[in-house]
Order: sequence, then C-alpha cells, then structure tokens
Amino acid sequence: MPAGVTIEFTHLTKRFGSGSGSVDAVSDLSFTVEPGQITGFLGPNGAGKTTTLRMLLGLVAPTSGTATFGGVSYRSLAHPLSTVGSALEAASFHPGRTAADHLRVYAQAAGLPRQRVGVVLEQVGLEQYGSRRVGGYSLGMRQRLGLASALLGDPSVLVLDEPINGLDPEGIRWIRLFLRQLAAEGRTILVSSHLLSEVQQSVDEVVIIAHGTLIHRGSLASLDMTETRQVIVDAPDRVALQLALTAAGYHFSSLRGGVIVENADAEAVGRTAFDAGVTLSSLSQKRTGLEDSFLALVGEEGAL
Ligand SMILES: Nc1ncnc2c1ncn2[C@@H]1O[C@H](COP(=O)(O)OP(=O)(O)OP(=O)(O)O)[C@@H](O)[C@H]1O
Repeated sequence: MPAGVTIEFTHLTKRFGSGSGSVDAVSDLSFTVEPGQITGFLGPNGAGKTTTLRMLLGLVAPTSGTATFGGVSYRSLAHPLSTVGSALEAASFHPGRTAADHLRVYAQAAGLPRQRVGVVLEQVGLEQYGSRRVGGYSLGMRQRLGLASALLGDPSVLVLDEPINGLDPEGIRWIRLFLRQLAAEGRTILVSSHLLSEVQQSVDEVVIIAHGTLIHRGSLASLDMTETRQVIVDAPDRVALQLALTAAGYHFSSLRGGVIVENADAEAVGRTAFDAGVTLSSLSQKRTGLEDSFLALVGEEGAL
C-alpha cells in the first residue's frame, strides 16, 4: 500500500445539459481529504455527492476543475487499483457466481495475484462464505463483498458511496470498526451519506454540500454550534430569576417548563442566580445537537 495519498478537489464543476434545461450538479467545489482519517461527505439527496465521486473516479468528465489523488487524476494513475478502491453503489454481482469467483475475475482483469482473493475475503469476514453463490447473500454480505472488491489492490484510498445504507445494526457496527482500522493504517477514507446520524460515530472530518456547493468543512466537533448553546433554568421565584438575568444582560424567553437563556453557559447562569440570592429549582445546558446543526446548514431537505 503506497502511503499517505491526499484527495484534492479544485474548483470542480459539473453542468448537465445546456441552455435553460441545464443542471449545475456540482459548482466550484474545492476541498482536500487527508490520509489517516475518515471523512464523511454529506449532503441531502440530489446535493451532488455521487456526481462528485464519479468525477473523482474518472467516470464522468468535469465541466471544469479537477479531482486528483496526490495531484494525479484517476485516469492518469499508474496503478489505479492499488491507489484507489471504490464501491459506488450497491454493486450488481451475478447471482449465480460465488464471491470468490467474482473476486478472481476482478483480480485477473487487474493483473493482481490470485492470493489477494483469500486475503480480502478474510479481511471482510466472508472467508466462510467465499464458495457460496452471491444470489443467496444478504444485503450486509453484499456490502462486505463490495468492500472486498475495493480492497483487492490493497489501495491507499477508499471511496465509498453510502456504504452504511440498508445495513442492520450489527453490520453498521462492523463497518465502523473496519473503516476505523483501515484509517489507522494510514489510508484515506471518503464515505458519502445523506444522513449525518448514519456516519456520526464513524467520521473524524465532515464535508457538507448542498445544491452542488460546499457549505461546511471541518472536524465533526466543528459542527457542534456551541455559540448557539442555551441554558434552561427555573426558580420557585421566577420573577426574581428573570430580574437577575436581565440585570446580567442575558437574553431569554420564558416557557412553561422554565426560562431558556440564549448564548449562555450553565455555570455562569448559576453564578448569576447565586449572586442575586435566587434559589434555583433546575439548571441544565442544552447543546445544539450535531444533527440539528447539520439540518440547519442544509435546510429542510436534509430531513429526507
Ligand atoms: N446524468 C445526469 N443528467 C442530468 N442530471 C443529472 C445527471 N446525474 C445527476 N444529475 C442531477 O445532478 C444533481 C446531483 O445529483 P447526484 O446524484 O450527484 O446527487 P447526490 O447527492 O449523490 O444524491 P443521491 O444521494 O440522491 O444520489 C441532481 O439534481 C441530479 O438530478
């Protein structure tokens, strides 16, 4: 496995059609994906994720801009399968063939040693099932077989389109641990999803797009908009509490269940009440969840 390959998208743009009927599927997209971590490529359905990945893998020509692996486009890679492994959509395997046969055909076509078949079957936990026909495979087993094909060339980069879609909880747990291990080996892992909640426990970095444009790039933690954090507080003497909060310059609203203080920190609100001699009956920090932040960024479509 060649070490440390960075994926670079530079002003990548794709327009389908021309004139008034044209669609800007991807517009001026620029970001990098670093090795050694898992990057989630997120956006609602139709945001342009698949088109971006297809351009990265040389399957669709960009209208302008570039997508490269360490500065080299997919089509110019000297050894594409040992640089990049990909699983773009639920791969269609011939139901009458065994998993091992499928992998042997791929390996032979790519000039890879036959021994890789056994290695990747074991890597994805299918070693017991290699001689079974794929027609009898569950969706989870097919996903594993897709990963096995992507890993045949022992690639430095893995590009996976919605790999968690349709998996059961056990399959999700397995793929999380598996991708984590691959990233720890120094590989570059790019995983697309239209649901943040699906990949939240798996990714280190996020790239979020909507309508083909970049709207957020950063660590998973950077999505937590702590500046919008709220404190929910209440007191038997609510009027005294409100006077104390007003005097301290807080903005708040009163609801049946308590007072919601905007842009506040629970400790500071508690101190304000204490200094004013107000006894509290409840005090808690309400953080904006990652999913809420994601939906706020992408708009209502994210709920699809
Ligand atoms: N071959 C094509 N011809 C015309 N329009 C296309 C083509 N492929 C994609 N589009 C349009 O480009 C936009 C982005 O589609 P894309 O499939 O890349 O989004 P996506 O984020 O992957 O969504 P999904 O998760 O639903 O696949 C959509 O408006 C889609 O209709």
